Amino acid sequence: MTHPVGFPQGRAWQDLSVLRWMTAGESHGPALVAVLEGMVAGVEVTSTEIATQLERRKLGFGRSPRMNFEADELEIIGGVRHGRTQGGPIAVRIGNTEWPKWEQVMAADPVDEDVLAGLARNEPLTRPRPGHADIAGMQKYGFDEARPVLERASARETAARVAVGTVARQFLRQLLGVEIVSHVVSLGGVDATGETLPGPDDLAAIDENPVRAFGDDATERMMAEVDAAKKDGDTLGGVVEVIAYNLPPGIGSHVHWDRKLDARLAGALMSVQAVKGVEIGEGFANAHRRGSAAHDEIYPDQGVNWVRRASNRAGGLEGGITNGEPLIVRAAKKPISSLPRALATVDMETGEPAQAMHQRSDITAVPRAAVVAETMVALVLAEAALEKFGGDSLPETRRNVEGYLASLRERAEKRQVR
Ligand SMILES: Cc1cc2nc3c(=O)[nH]c(=O)nc-3n(C[C@H](O)[C@H](O)[C@H](O)COP(=O)(O)O)c2cc1C
Ligand SMILES: C=C(O[C@@H]1CC(C(=O)O)=C[C@@H](OP(=O)(O)O)[C@H]1O)C(=O)O
Repeated sequence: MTHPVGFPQGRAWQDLSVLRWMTAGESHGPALVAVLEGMVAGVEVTSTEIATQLERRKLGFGRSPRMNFEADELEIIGGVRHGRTQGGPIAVRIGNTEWPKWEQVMAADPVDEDVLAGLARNEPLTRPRPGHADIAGMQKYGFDEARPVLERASARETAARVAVGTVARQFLRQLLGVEIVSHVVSLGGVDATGETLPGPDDLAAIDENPVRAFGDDATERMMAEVDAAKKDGDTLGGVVEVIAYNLPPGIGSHVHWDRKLDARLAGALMSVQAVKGVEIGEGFANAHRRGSAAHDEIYPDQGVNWVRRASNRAGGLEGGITNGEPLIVRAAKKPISSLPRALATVDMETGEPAQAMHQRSDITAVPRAAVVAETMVALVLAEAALEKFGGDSLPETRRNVEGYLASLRERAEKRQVR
């Protein structure tokens, strides 16, 4: 469709982006790819850092057997030279070491029975799993089986997100000293008991904890729950929390719905496979409280913001803008929908009642999803920081940050003199 010149076309959310990113690739395909466009020049990032984050994404008790034998073969194919971003699109490829085993399956025509007869793993996938994208995708795209749907719906895709998210993370760290931490706060109905918020120095210990919980109190019980679910042929969901430290006040905006940082974080976290709820700060608990017990009272202080809070129930966001407190967001992940003890479904080939397909799956992917959630927070914050501070190179963006922080200081000092 053509429009006359100057025709006011609708602006999609992405049209506002100063930072754009996309992924492509299938779960059992040869590779995933991702492109990150709009990142400033001069951010230090190495393939070792990206590989480290990719390894973290595989952590956690209850993970799929696939995590043990499949390796992510990382290759940076554009945008980074001598360990620094160049200002151009950053492209990564994550090769799948299992590809040779899947090549025939992925190439086979699912309606060619002669071909299928020779392929152990490739009976047509016509028994959709309740909770996965299978049936909705088959209906929407006109497929007779779920293979093309599950290949793209699969959270294998999050490896590509984590790769480009590492660049966003490095940018935030090098620009503002931002550190992003995550932990599992609930798994299979077992809640973590710790009252203290984990800090950046706790991340290594969290990664070493089998379920990525902070503090050990609930770890054993969470693991026991995973074992019990495994024994029962069942799966588990849970809640993860992401905390971003050292954000200055003023990132995001109150002025329009698609500039609000809380809305953007919620959308980004919701895009993670199987995430069905997002909470900013104490969002749900606050709904049950009186205002006097829900908000964070403000006191004078000497810090960057010249104010401090007695509490952080808002999770560091007011009016869709960072307020200088740590940013705290939670994501609720439903249990894995590929159950060994398969649920009732309909065989889409015969129309008869059937049991949903199952070959293998994670029992729970909550610890892994926490690392993906960190990534989504990093990408959203990197974009919002770039919107606020602008610039084409890290030194230029840094100067803009310094100018802004100096203006905050000056305004506060004037008030003190008055
Ligand atoms: C890290 C991670 C691992 C996952 N592993 C599995 C899995 O092994 N089996 C499965 O059925 N779903 C798994 N999922 C969830 C599905 O990808 C997801 O439920 C599906 O794509 C449908 O999307 P929806 O749940 O967002 O509606 C995983 C999700 C994440 C974030
Ligand atoms: C491969 C990954 O996650 C996969 C995500 C996934 C799904 O349905 O989302 C299903 C499983 O794959 P498969 O069906 O081949 O056993 C997970 O292992 C990964 O995270 O790297």
